[in-house]
Parts: sequence; structure tokens; C-alpha cells
Amino acid sequence: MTAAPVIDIANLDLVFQTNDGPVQALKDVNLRIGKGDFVSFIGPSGCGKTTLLRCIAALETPTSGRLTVCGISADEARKARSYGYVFQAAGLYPWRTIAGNIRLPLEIMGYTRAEQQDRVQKVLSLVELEAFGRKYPWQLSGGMQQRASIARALAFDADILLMDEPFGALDEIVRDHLNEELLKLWRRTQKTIAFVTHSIPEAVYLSTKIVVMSPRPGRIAEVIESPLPRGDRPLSIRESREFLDIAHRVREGLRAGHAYD
Ligand SMILES: Nc1ncnc2c1ncn2[C@@H]1O[C@H](COP(=O)(O)OP(=O)(O)OP(=O)(O)O)[C@@H](O)[C@H]1O
Repeated sequence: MTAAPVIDIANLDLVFQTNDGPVQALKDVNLRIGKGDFVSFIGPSGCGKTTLLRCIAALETPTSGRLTVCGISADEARKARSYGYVFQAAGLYPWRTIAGNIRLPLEIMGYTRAEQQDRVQKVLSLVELEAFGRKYPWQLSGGMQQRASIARALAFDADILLMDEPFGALDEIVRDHLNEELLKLWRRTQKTIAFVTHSIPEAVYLSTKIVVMSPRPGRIAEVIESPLPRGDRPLSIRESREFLDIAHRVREGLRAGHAYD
């Protein structure tokens, strides 16, 4: 733990009641995330990664256990606008310009026109889309749209960024580039990031902490603290011994929890 915990999860269970009976999505999850950590959640489909992220964001209510964010409940943290959320699909409104999309949450929150303008410019430059504010989403590539959706999540300066497979639908080269950009942005803003991915290299490249999950019911199988430097991480680090060792540990952790059915 590099800093005081921002997200503190203890003995968390979540059971969905469905027509086919109860589904235990999360079982006995214990996790502490420090301020400024970059935490990746990796695990097979259905192991509860999204559900856990949604619990942190107060979009799901745990059946039991404790989850606090900066010492208050997830719901209170949501009301205090502690979260920015980035989804797998960029989810931009096609009838609004990029700037208009980024401005939307600020309009809803009642920021003044001048402050909206200010913040939109600032986050557009953070994701290097300064020149694209007046464009419409369809005029941008998939990677640029995803950057715009990150800018939207950053616009109200939430301390915690929750990202659910934001680059899953992009090709490898674009994904590499966005991984690098995201790391730079994380370093510059010092946000706490919780990031869901299916990609081992992506998890190892980005994270200070990798949470390996296993399914049925969704549990944390292993938490790996990354020995890679928090500072400069060029893409070439992926060929280093240390990187390959962590990737190996993640793969072993995934394999151990995998049921193959
Ligand atoms: N609203 C819901 N009602 C009932 N069951 C649900 C609901 N949401 C998720 N589940 C179930 O909870 C389990 C965990 O789902 P979740 O989407 O969190 O997994 P995941 O690890 O994010 O999967 P993927 O990698 O495929 O996105 C699954 O068995 C899923 O079917």
C-alpha cells in the first residue's frame, strides 16, 4: 500500500435474485485501493469485474459486507461526485459535438457557462483532442472517440476514474497508444484508477496493482503488487524480464481459477 486507502472493501458479497434463482456474483471480496493507485481487474467472463466496479460506483448494492470510499459510503461518494466512469463503448451522443458531449455532465451539474468552457478546453487538451471539440463523434476514429469519453469522465475532476474495458474494442496498435496516453494522464492528474480488462499485457503495463479474479462465485484469487516503476513505463518495458514475470504470475492465477466448462 503506497498511500492511505481510498477504496476499502471488506467481506463483500453480492447475490442477484433472478428468475432462475439466486446468482452469487461476488463472494467475500476484500480489497484496499490506495490514493493514486492504478488497479486492474482481470478474470474470465462472468467473474464479476463489472459488478465490482458498479458496486464501487454505487450502481449496485452489495448484499453484505462493507465498502467505503474515502471513509464514506459509495452512495455518498457518488453524490459527492467522486467518480468518473468510462465504459467499453464510448457512448457519445451523435447529435452533440465532442465539446457538447463533454459539457453535458457539467450542464447537468449546473456549472456556469464560463466554467464549462474552461473545463472542456482543459480536458480536451489532456486527451490531446484540442482541435476536435467542434467535430461530431462520427467524424472521429474509435480511439479518438474513446479518448473523448475519457475526457468527459475527467471533466468534473472526480478523484476516482472507473474504467470498464475502455479499449477492448480497439485494434492493438491503437490500444497500445491509448495505454501510453492513459499512463501519462494518470501520472499528470494523480487520479486513482480502477480498470477492467481481459488483456494480461494491458493489465501488467498499466497497473500498480493487479487483481486476478475467478468465477463461480466471483472472488479475488490473487492481488499482485507490481514492482514496475510508477514513473516512466515505455511500451518496450513489456519485453523486460520483470514484466514477463508478472504476466506469467497473472496467467498462472487465471489458470488456477479457471473451470474450463
Ligand atoms: N443485473 C444482473 N442480474 C442478474 N445477474 C447478473 C446481473 N449483472 C450481472 N449478473 C451476473 O453476475 C455475474 C458477474 O457478471 P459481470 O458482468 O460482473 O462479470 P464480468 O466479469 O464483468 O464479465 P465480462 O468479462 O463478460 O464483462 C454473471 O454471472 C452475470 O450473469
